[in-house]
Formats: sequence, C-alpha cells, structure tokens
Amino acid sequence: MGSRRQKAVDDGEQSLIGSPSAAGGDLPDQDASTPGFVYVLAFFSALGGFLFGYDTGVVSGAMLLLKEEMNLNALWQELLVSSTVGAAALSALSGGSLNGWLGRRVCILLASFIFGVGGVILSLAPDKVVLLVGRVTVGLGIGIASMTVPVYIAEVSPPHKRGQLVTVNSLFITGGQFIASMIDGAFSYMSHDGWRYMLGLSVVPAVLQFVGFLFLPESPRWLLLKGRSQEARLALTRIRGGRNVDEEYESIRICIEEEEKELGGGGLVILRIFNHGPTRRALIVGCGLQMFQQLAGINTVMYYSATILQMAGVRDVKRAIWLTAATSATNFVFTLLGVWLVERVGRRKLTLGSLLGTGLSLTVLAVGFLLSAQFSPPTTLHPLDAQNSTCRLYGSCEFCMLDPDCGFCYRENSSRVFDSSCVPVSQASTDHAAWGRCFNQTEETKSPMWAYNYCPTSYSWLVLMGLILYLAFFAPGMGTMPWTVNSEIYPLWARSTGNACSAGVNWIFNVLVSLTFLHVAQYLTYYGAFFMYSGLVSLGLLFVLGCLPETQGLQLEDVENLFTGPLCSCGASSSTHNHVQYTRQGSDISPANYGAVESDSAIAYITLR
Ligand SMILES: O[C@H]1[C@H](O)[C@@H](O)[C@H](O)[C@@H](O)[C@H]1O
Repeated sequence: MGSRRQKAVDDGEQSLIGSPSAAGGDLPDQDASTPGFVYVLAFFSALGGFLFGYDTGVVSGAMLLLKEEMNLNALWQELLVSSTVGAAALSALSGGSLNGWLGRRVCILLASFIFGVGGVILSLAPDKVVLLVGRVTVGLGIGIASMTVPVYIAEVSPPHKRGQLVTVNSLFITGGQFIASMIDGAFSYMSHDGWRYMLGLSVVPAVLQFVGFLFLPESPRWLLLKGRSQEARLALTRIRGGRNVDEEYESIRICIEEEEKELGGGGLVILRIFNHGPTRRALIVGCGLQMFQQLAGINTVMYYSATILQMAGVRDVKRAIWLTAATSATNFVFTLLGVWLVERVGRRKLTLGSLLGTGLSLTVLAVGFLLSAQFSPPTTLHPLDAQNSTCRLYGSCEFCMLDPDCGFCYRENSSRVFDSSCVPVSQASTDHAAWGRCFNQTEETKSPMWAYNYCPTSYSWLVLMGLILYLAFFAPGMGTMPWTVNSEIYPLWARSTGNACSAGVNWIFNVLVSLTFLHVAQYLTYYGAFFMYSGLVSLGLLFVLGCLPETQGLQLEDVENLFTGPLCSCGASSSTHNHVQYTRQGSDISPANYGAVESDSAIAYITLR
C-alpha cells in the first residue's frame, strides 16, 4: 500500500499527487486559511474531552463531602473513584466496533447522552449504590468520547491544522480537570449537598454537545467507507466552507478503494490489523505511547499534588481542595503550550522533549523525597496507646507516614520540629488523629500540627520545583501527543479499532498506576516510587526515539506509509523533517509540476517521486 499514490499517478489520477488539498496545507502557494466551520466542529467535539476531564477530576473534591455525608468507608471511596476509570476502559475497548458501525457523529451523540444521564443520576442519587451506578454511567461516556473525539477531529481537519485541532481536545481534557477543581473549591463550602452540584453540573456541557451535534455533519471519511458517497461529498463541502472539494474527495475515495482491493474486506478488524504489517506496527506504537503516558505517573502526581504542596509549607488541610486547583491550572496552561507547539516542532520532537524533561523532573521529585526521608524528623514523644497500634514504634516521621494507619503529630519553630509523635489516624477522617493532641485540630497557631501522608521537611522547595517542572514538561507533549498521534496513524479501515485499543490501554494503565501507587510507595518509599517512574519514562524515551515517526503535515491516507519499514527503525531517519513539501513549478496542477523537497528520510512517501 506504500505506493498507492504512485499507482494513482500511473493511473492518471493527476489530482491526487501534489494537489494542494491532497498534500495538505503545507503547500507554499495554498490558500492555507482554514474554514471557520472546522473550528466549530472541533469545539463541539472537544466538549467530549472537557467532560472526560471534568468527570475524572471532579470526584476528588466531591469525595471529601460525600464520605462525611454518606459515611463511606475506604472501599466505597475507592469504588466510586475507580469504577469510572474501569468503565471507561471497557467502553473505550468496545467503542471501536460501535464507531465503525454507527459512525463518529452518532457515537459522539451517544457519549454526550450518556454523560447527561450519568450527571442526572449522580446529582439525584439517594444512596451510595445509585452513586456507583452514576459513576459507572459517566465512565461509559468517557470511554466512548476518549476514542471517538480525536478520530472525528482528525478526519474533518485539513492536514496542516490537524495536529493543533486534535490537541485542542487534550486542552479541553485538562481544562475540564481545572474547571472541576474550581467547582469543587466553590461548592466545598456547601457541606450539605454540595457534591450534588459538583457531580451534576457536567450535564450542562453534555446537553450543549448533544444539541450541537444534532446539527453537525458526519465524518466524510466514514461516510465514504460506508459507500454513502453523495452524503460524503456534501459533508466535505460543508466542512470546507463551500470550497471546491473535488481533489480531496477523490483522494480519499481512491485510497479507500485501494485499501478494499488490497485487504479484500471481511473478517474481524483486529485480526486484519494483526495480519497487516504496517497497521500492526502502528498499533504497537499507538498503544505504547498511551501506556507510557500513564506509566509516567501523571494521575499519581496530580492526585498527590495537594500533599506535595502541603509539604512545601501550605499547612492548612482545608485548603487542599484549592491546591489541587493550582496543579490542574498548571497542567492546563502547559497543555496550551502543546497546542501552540505541535504544528511548529512536530509530534516527534515534542514527545521526545517532553519525555526527557518529564524523566528529569521525576528525578528531581525523587531526590527531593530522598533528602526529605534522610533528614526526616525523629519522634520524640511516645504516648501510650489504648488501641495498641504499631504507630508508636516508628522512630521517625518517614516510617510513620508510610503506614496508612498512622500520622505525625508535632510542633515546630522556625528552625526545627519538636514534641513529635506518631499516632493512629482517625477512622472518620485523615484530617486528624484518632485521639490525643492532634485529635481536635484547630486553626490556632499554638495547637500542634498534624501531617498525614507527608513529613515536614526543609527540602520541600525541591519537591515543589520537581512538581512544577514535571507538569511543564509532561503536559505539552506526553499529555497530548498519545491522543493526537493515535488519531492519525491508522488507515481508515482500522482507525476505530486502533483507537479503541490504544484508548483502552490508556485507561487500563491509568487504573493500574493509580491503584498500585500507595502500595508501591509503601514498599519502595516515595522516592523509590518516583525513581521507578523516571526509569519507566527512560524506557518510553527509547521507545519513542526508535519507533515514533513524524506525521506532521501528511494527509491521513499517507500516514500509513510511515509504517512500511520494520518496527522501530524510524528513529534514524526522522531526526529532521521527514515529510514532503511540494513546490509548484508551473501553473497547472499535475504531478510533473510538483517537486518534493526537504526530505532526507527513507520513508515510503519518497517512493512517489
Ligand atoms: O491526556 C490526559 C491528560 O494528561 C490528563 O491530565 C490525565 O489525567 C489523563 O490521564 C491523560 O490521558
């Protein structure tokens, strides 16, 4: 399939090669202005990303109120958080066939409908079982949205804007997480029923998206795949703002015909992917990227950020909810940088730079935790414990805080910690001890301090620096590129299934990393855990270095050609621009009149010439 375009030339399909709309917006003389309608489509689709971010982000703040009001034990809290992510994994995996069968538009409508229903269930839930049903419902919506939205945006965007517009979806994800934390902050003062608003407000963007999509067109590529050529042409014309779409339409149509001829159709798509070398390699790259995104520990760092900030000196536990907002704001702002960079430096360089910085900042975080552990304050008081817990046996804060049943109670002056003890944490809330001096926490400066999950340390600045650096490097590249690259590396026949698998991998590793973090920290300590993440990121760096080709500027139908060589052989050839630019040498649009320039790689695209 690598020479499909060459064949088209041979067949006299002149409009295909070198035509401005076929080659993408990177043509020097092309009218590169993007029709405004494409932005409208991207906005309404990316509301799916917003809901993904909102529903995954809002639960931490809601849980603080819920656990008091509904008397939730640790198991139920865990269930309400993880059920959504688990349901997202299942629905992302099964979303592939839905997507291929019903189309992108109907799947987005379905996802927003599910989000809406989930929001209503959550806001009206009379008990924890109904809450669980609501959380599973929104999870089903998240899974479908997470795999469909990037595909839809990629399919309707012109090539020169595709990266940026798909990355806008990631911006909406982090935007959703940020708004969720603000809403959490605002409603946290409403101790009765505040959570209903937190969880229920997602209905608003869900309804907006649903209504918007009633009027928006289906992806022309999907319509063509289904043989609905008239509708496809109409949809494409509408999306391109009424411009002449003949060349782009023909280009897509021919590619689909070629694919069908070559693959013969029929059979399970996943089996066809495994049997077709280039697509199999694309799937490995796509799933690998999603796996490394989660193994870099983003959700642990986000979750743990409030504690990190507490270590850094913000001691008021009640403010923890606002601290999380600061972290998600940082994540959001740096995702914006990714949107700006993606079409300027390309996917590959952005991902590589991001991984390098993420690995280094994880090391800074780990060193910060290591120094904090080595200079951890000792326990000086050992109060008698009626419950006979193990807490009083710990000699320093470090060991005390690694035990989830204990917390550190202490006083401090400007230079040192004193009068410190390790005591059991209250069953009802980790905000105070089960008994003793830290049982009744007040804002008074004279009352002792209570540290659960962290230790007072003078190396907190290092940890804080690591956290900020981490978000600054992770968000623009590793936070966004796995979604963007996956939306463009599969041929049309495998796109839904490919994205379903890779999104499923993302959600599965999300659950795995979040569920194991506290255990990993208990066995390896915090610094061990962060050193481990930075090791995993180094593996990710090698993977991307060897296996991720540059897809910038290529028409979707051509991206597949990047995977015709052996897996992970692209590193050597992709260090510089490896996409072809076309220069027009005459007035008439014909292959002969376009020359490919600025290509020093051996990718199959070159075979055109
Ligand atoms: O791309 C997103 C983003 O980085 C989010 O902040 C994170 O929570 C998700 O897990 C990830 O898939």
